[in-house]
Amino acid sequence: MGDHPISVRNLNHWFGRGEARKQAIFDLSLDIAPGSLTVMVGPSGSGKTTVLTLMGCLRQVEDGSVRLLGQELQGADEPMLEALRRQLGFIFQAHNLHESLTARQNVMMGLQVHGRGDERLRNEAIEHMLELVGLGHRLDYLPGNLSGGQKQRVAIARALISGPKIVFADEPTAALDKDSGHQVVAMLKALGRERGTTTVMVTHDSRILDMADRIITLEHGRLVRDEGAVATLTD
Ligand SMILES: Nc1ncnc2c1ncn2[C@@H]1O[C@H](COP(=O)(O)OP(=O)(O)OP(=O)(O)O)[C@@H](O)[C@H]1O
Repeated sequence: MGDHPISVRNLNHWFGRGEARKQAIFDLSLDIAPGSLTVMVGPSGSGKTTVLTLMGCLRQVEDGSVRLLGQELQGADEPMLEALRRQLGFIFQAHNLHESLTARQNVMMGLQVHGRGDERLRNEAIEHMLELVGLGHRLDYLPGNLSGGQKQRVAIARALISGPKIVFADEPTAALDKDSGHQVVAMLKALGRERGTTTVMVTHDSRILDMADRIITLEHGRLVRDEGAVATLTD
């Protein structure tokens, strides 16, 4: 059971100081199976984004344990967190594409951050990734000439181009219609299966739940439901 890409134990998190200090996450423990698509749901303010950012090294783990790819995040120093972040992909609701760069160039940004590879291989990899997300015919389009679903698929290609072991997605389908939302999640799932990537996704979008391997429900910072978990907690 030691090979879970994400293992959380007794995680607590607070925001604010003094009088304003408020607990947002209460004693959360869970293991995420490799290659799975886990969806986190729950009312607004229930702590979904907080958990995602804690697991994704975007927020400091202060109390409890988060082991990500075998590394403990609590007490980890910045170089260690940075090395871990390089193995992760992030997809957010606002796709954050550069409007002045083409689809191809935007995906390249996902590689340049990690600064690897020779140029020809890099271009081939980018084209292949854009083909995989169904945009092989839009390589040189600017975001302004792409639909919402197509832009989000460019963002997915950018998040996946570096071959991340884990993808964290926060409301990736919020701006999309039902079909595009379905397509985007199906694509994430298929790519996960193809590459063994583990995906954790926060969503309000009930239309995509049927594609999840596991659905975790948070309420008031607590895990209240866990459907489809394949692994049981150890220790
Ligand atoms: N930076 C912050 N400073 C203070 N409180 C925060 C901060 N971020 C989140 N919170 C609080 O923590 C709790 C959980 O917020 P979080 O954003 O994780 O919920 P969520 O389930 O993702 O909500 P939503 O679905 O609306 O995005 C809320 O009470 C929120 O007000």
